[in-house]
Amino acid sequence: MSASLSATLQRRFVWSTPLRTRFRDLTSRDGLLLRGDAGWGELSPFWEYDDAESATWLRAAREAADLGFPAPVRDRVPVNVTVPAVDAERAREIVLASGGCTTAKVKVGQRLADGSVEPVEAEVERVQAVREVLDTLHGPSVGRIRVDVNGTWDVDEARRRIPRLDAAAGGLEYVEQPCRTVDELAAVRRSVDVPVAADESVRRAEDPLRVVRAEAADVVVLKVQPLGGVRACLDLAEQVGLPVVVSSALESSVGLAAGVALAAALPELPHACGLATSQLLTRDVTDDPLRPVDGALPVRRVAPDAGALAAVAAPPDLEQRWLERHDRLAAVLDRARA
Ligand SMILES: O=C(O)CCC(=O)c1ccccc1C(=O)O
Ligand SMILES: [Mg+2]
Repeated sequence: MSASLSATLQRRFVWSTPLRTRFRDLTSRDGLLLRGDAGWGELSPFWEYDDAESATWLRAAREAADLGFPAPVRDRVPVNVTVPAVDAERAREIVLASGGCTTAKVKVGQRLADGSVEPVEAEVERVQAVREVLDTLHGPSVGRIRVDVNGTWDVDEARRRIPRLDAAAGGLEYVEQPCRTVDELAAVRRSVDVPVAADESVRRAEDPLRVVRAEAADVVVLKVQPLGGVRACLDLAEQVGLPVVVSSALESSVGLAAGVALAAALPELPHACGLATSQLLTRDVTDDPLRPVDGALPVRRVAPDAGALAAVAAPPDLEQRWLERHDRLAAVLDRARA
């Protein structure tokens, strides 16, 4: 290990790694790991998020590093395989290599390079391919399929596409964030048979409970970093009173472990969680990443290891940007406390 790597390892480390396949608009992922008395935490808000929004992510990192996590009530967390907006052949490979996941989350609503939305036929093909592989692996109708639209469709588009995808899936478990706004989600929910899950309408909302009051969702997706930590999410889950799915923000295994801790501490966990995303990274920050076995992740903390870190160390300019961003976010939290 180099002298500077061993020095940074004491408190902060910046990592960066390409993604295996493009995910939404991302081709690589990077973040800062923080070490405290209780272990390692991860700070990895997307770069387009401003400091006010990203400061909440630092709260989550500090909880993991300084406080640790509440006691678990289960020792494994069933997870979905995440299928990006890829062609049918690639979708098959991803589900085959998923580590026994019986639930798949398929990305749809992909915006193409020219700004148009991927045609429904391509989405149907991807979903059908996933159904075929799940049936082959686990038996007919055992596997579950959910789709995630990331808010791309308008209400009419959602009404047209959801029944087609529902048929292709042999029944969808739910459709995640079909449209952007809470009112649109409520309108879609009133007019389709498939349950609706809210993601961006919770994690990027001024008021995450509005979606509940508007009866706009059947399921709520919770992400630890954007919602400010495991304890904040447990409180929110209690107030929401709907089934909760814990999902990742495409973190390294250090960040994923916080999601696993939340999923492990929830009193009820009726659906598989979206935490099997280490697969999407070319390399993780540990040689023992959180990967599903028999469709579930083990409940444990994760520390980075030196060998893996050497391979994902960010270039100096990116490292500097993260250290400065961290210090600005720390100042935001300090001001909020003052
Ligand atoms: O839930 C999953 O299966 C993976 C996580 C995921 O889809 C995701 C990852 C990063 C940013 C946004 C999202 C999303 O759920 O929209
Ligand atoms: Mg989502």
